[in-house]
Amino acid sequence: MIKIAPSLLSANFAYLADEIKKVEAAGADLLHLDIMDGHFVPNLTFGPPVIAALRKVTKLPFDVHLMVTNPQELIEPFVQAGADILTVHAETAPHMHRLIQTIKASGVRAAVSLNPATSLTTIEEVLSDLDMVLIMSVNPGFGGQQFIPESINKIKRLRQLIESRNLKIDIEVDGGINKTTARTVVDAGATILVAGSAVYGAPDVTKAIQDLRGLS
Ligand SMILES: O=C(CO)[C@@H](O)[C@H](O)COP(=O)(O)O
Ligand SMILES: [Co+2]
Repeated sequence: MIKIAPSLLSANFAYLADEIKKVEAAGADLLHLDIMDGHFVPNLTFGPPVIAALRKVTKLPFDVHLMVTNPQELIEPFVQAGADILTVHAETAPHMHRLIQTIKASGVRAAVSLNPATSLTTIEEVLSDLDMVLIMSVNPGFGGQQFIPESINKIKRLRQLIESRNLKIDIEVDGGINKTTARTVVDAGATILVAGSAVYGAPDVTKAIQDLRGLS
């Protein structure tokens, strides 16, 4: 079963608690939280105090996507704030093995994300330590961008690599996911779909989530 992770980046920030309850009631599986530092990506969002406050209003697992230059310094604060999955970017992690061990030792699931221009080879040596790989299908920093079609081939190659090693690792895809691109990435091997504008921009959020799952 494909999991859907609405991205709060496309929600109305004046009503965060309501916006989360809306997607929870509509059948979301995870809540995707985009953490941007204005340095690794040219945008700023929210930090651990906001996540800690939101933790109290929902039971949805928190899928925290760290788009920050120094992720190692933020692991503990985000774990304390209530993260369930912590994703760091390969481009920000010269000591990726140590970083993954730090995340897992803190009791949450560990994932690495790859920008569109970053090769799968950057994670080959640590693949068996990961719970999830996040393939960016846009350049990170903003919601509402167009899906980059070359991502499909990357997802296929990652799926083959995972199967060839007999691993159980989720492939999450993030950026430009809508009803149409959802089908192509699922066919390529994705198991978790992040969607911001396709969920929060839809008139009927329940239908939007079902559409992404391929149920309507
Ligand atoms: O990480 C990011 C953007 O950097 C994403 O999670 C976006 O929030 C996805 O938004 P849509 O492309 O689905 O509108
Ligand atoms: Co994201």
